Amino acid sequence: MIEAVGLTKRYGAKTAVYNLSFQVRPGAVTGFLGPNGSGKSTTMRMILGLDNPTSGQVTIGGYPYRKLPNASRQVGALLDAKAVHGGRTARNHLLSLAQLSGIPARRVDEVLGVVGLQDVAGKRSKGFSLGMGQRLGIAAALLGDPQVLLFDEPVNGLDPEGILWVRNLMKSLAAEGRTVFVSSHLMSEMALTADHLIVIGRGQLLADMSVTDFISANSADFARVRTPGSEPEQREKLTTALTEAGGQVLPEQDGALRVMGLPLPRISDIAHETDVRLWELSPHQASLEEAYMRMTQGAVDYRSTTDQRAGLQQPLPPGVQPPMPVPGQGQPDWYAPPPPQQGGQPFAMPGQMPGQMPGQPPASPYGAPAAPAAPTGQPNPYAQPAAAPAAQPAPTKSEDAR
Ligand SMILES: Nc1ncnc2c1ncn2[C@@H]1O[C@H](COP(=O)(O)OP(=O)(O)OP(=O)(O)O)[C@@H](O)[C@H]1O
Repeated sequence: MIEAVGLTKRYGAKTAVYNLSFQVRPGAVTGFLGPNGSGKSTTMRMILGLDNPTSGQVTIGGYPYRKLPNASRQVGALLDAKAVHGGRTARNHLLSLAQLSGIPARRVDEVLGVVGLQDVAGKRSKGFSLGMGQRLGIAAALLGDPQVLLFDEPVNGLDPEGILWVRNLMKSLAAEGRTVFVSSHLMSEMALTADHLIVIGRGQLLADMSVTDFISANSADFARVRTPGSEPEQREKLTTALTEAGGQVLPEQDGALRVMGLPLPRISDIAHETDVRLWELSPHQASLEEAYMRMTQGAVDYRSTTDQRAGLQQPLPPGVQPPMPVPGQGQPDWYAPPPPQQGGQPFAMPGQMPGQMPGQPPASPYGAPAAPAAPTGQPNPYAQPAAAPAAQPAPTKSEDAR
């Protein structure tokens, strides 16, 4: 098990990770999510002893990485697939890692087979594609047959077959009882791979829960309702009736209606009472991507100032929320779904708000997570940034600690 307690990392005036506490348990794939620059790689480097926490600690099986007996046989990691001596062949790269860790040479051919690189084992890795490099990095992580595995963006650059292979590999490693901690920006992939999620934003914990709970806690169930396209007055009549009954009705891009706050049988009854024919009445739940976008929208550091679709859209009437993409229909949008109910807490966790640590005040639902109360001796990094001293040089992402 990996356990972080009050983990904080500052680079000069920049706080990359703040007061992070979580556990990554064996027997499950735990996804590690967060927007760009939220502190995922920094956290992973601290887990692997490549960076020292400013305060707090992180342990693997109860030990800080650097104090683990025979660490490379217990923990495997893919942090940066490019951290390879390009002049070496794939086999020699793995052989040198194996020798450093006292791993028998036959294990090298085993892992080359596992990752499907046996046919190019004698080729220099500098000629490898991005996907081949990822596979070589995964082979290195598996070399010591470790119980704890960390993967930073393992499917980066892989083709669909490679992505499927990584998904099945992660699941089978977890099914063997190993601890598998994997970061990714591919939500659809994470939804299929991970059992549990740890979500951070601006270095702070936003969520620590199962994928299923995360989606239901951060998404509003809704119904899609479609009336005959040739009868817009029917659509208007139904919109009015549903709104009067307490529903929230939003137009969808394809002419259907998105109805929140009313159960399907009630919508059907209202349509019947108002004499409106329905061509569609279907239940929907937001995808992991939608749930994630909603949760992290206040914690995104980097966002384009240009809406690529500006000018292509009709301006919406005042007070009307933009329509949501429906899973499987059209391109997903960058914006998050509207709150399920006016004044509601759209992504509230049971008894706790995102970014709200136990005992701390709740965060605004759509703002950045509230800065946590500063513990004694640990100033709140988001309150008043001090004058910036010179930043330390960036540590290279590498597997040197292996
Ligand atoms: N050595 C460093 N010196 C100064 N700032 C750093 C250093 N390493 C990371 N940071 C900053 O810390 C923050 C967290 O970075 P980190 O790479 O951990 O984020 P991330 O979640 O892995 O991002 P991404 O998803 O883009 O890979 C960023 O603002 C980054 O610029």
